[in-house]
Amino acid sequence: MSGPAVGRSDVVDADVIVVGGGSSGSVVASRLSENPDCRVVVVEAGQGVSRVQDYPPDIADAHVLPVGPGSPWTSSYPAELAPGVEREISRGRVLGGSGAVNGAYFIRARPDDFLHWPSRWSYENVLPYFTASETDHDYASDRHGSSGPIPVWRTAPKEWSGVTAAFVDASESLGFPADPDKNDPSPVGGTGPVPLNVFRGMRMNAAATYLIPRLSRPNLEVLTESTVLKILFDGDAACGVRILRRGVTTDMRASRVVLCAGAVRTPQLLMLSGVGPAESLRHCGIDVRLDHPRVGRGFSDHPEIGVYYRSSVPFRPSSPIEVVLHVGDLEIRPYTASFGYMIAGIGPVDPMIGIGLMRADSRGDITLRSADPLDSPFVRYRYLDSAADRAALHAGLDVVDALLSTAPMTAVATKLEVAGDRLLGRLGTALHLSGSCAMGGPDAVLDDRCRVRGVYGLDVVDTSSFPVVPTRGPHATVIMLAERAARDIADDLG
Ligand SMILES: Cc1cc2nc3c(=O)[nH]c(=O)nc-3n(C[C@H](O)[C@H](O)[C@H](O)COP(=O)(O)OP(=O)(O)OC[C@H]3O[C@@H](n4cnc5c(N)ncnc54)[C@H](O)[C@@H]3O)c2cc1C
Repeated sequence: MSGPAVGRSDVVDADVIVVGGGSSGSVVASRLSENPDCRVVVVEAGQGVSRVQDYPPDIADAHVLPVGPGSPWTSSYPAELAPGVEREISRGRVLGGSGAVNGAYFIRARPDDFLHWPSRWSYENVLPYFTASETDHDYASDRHGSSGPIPVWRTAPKEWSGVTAAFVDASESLGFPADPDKNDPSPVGGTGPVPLNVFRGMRMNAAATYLIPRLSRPNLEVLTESTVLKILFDGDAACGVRILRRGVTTDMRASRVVLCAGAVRTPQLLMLSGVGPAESLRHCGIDVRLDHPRVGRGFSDHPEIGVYYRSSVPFRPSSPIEVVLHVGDLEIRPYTASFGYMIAGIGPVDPMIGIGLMRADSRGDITLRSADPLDSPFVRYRYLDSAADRAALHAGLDVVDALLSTAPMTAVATKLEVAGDRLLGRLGTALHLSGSCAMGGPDAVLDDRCRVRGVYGLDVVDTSSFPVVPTRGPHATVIMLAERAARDIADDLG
């Protein structure tokens, strides 16, 4: 990829500026620019392409995760998962965002997830936006999409990797039910194939499906390799953004600014622009425009514990996850290959079964380390603080031990013991960070239409906006959110 590849002209002003051309930004820009009278500019920090076929192989190939050290398609942030457990966490920094580098698991949130959302986001109300986003090639019903931009497939049993087939047999032998349609709203649980946004081995990210095919619209502009430094205000209304492009700082004007920079950068941008917890902004020398104590505070994610094993079954290119088992609040993930096989540059690593806690008590914070917009904020998760979370993950370890002790699994895998604490030594994160500028609740940052309370013309439409992380991976749900929020913004614009 070369860049700035996608912009047709130099910097222009707009009706709407969309900050970030990732999963949600691609949907918002595509939907808003359906109105030819609405000039939409997307500002994306990463590189881009103007034709889907120009994505380089590591972005296109759904069998690899292009997030290794030195990846040109990601940003990484310093994070503390738990006291003493420090990690760098990655997010996509490319047209398509994190959805361009992710595991391509595309499961909707469950109906009871929406009990934590404002009432206008009930499951019945959001179902039409889920279906509008997808074309499901396995299921046809009024609950599955048949003409949406994102193709959804499940890996057929005859194509399963060796570990997937053994895992399915193992879970059946332990009495877990089959769960063939993970997007069925009835509360089943059990083992079943994962809906994947993959077409012929290609990861179909939101830029590839929603945005790039619309680039010929004269009212749609995409500026790549252009970083938004702050939001500009006229009184209490957002009126544009300051961007850094080709080494030059420029101000762009618009009557509406929609933040889709992801759950780490969106709260950072608000704070850099003076909207956030007053005391911590002053600590960084930032003038306070609006004291919003919840900006960056109280996010949620899915802690993940890895159980490693040795296997003589050879890896072959496959989606990172083909099936999962849901047991209560746990998601058991038999990854089809070791991360060392899927991620370039991290060296040999044993394969693992992941245990995701999909409804955790832990809540984290994102805080500025300085007023420099190019400096990464700090992400503190507070995983394992809660006794209930620790107990749930221990129960998950027992489930995986039982699975690994079955005949189908012992035939392909030998469990490796980890010295020290059973949880801390294996702790990771699913990278599903959500709710860092949430809607819902009286002190929420956003109203129930994703508008930042206390100012005008400023929206947050990305996983930051979720009241809490859903009990499934967030990708399908953030596409749904963007579908609906784009309609709300279009209605506001009149
Ligand atoms: C490695 C990995 C694997 C994952 N696997 C899965 C999975 O299999 N299934 C699942 O459901 N979820 C998965 N997720 C999570 C899911 O992909 C994300 O939650 C989702 O894509 C987030 O969408 P978003 O629109 O909120 O942000 P993003 O898609 O991250 O988009 C944000 C965009 O904003 C741009 N940006 C940021 N700051 C600026 C700025 N200042 N100026 C201009 N542009 C900016 C970024 O470059 C990026 O393109 C994974 C995430 C990662 C990182």
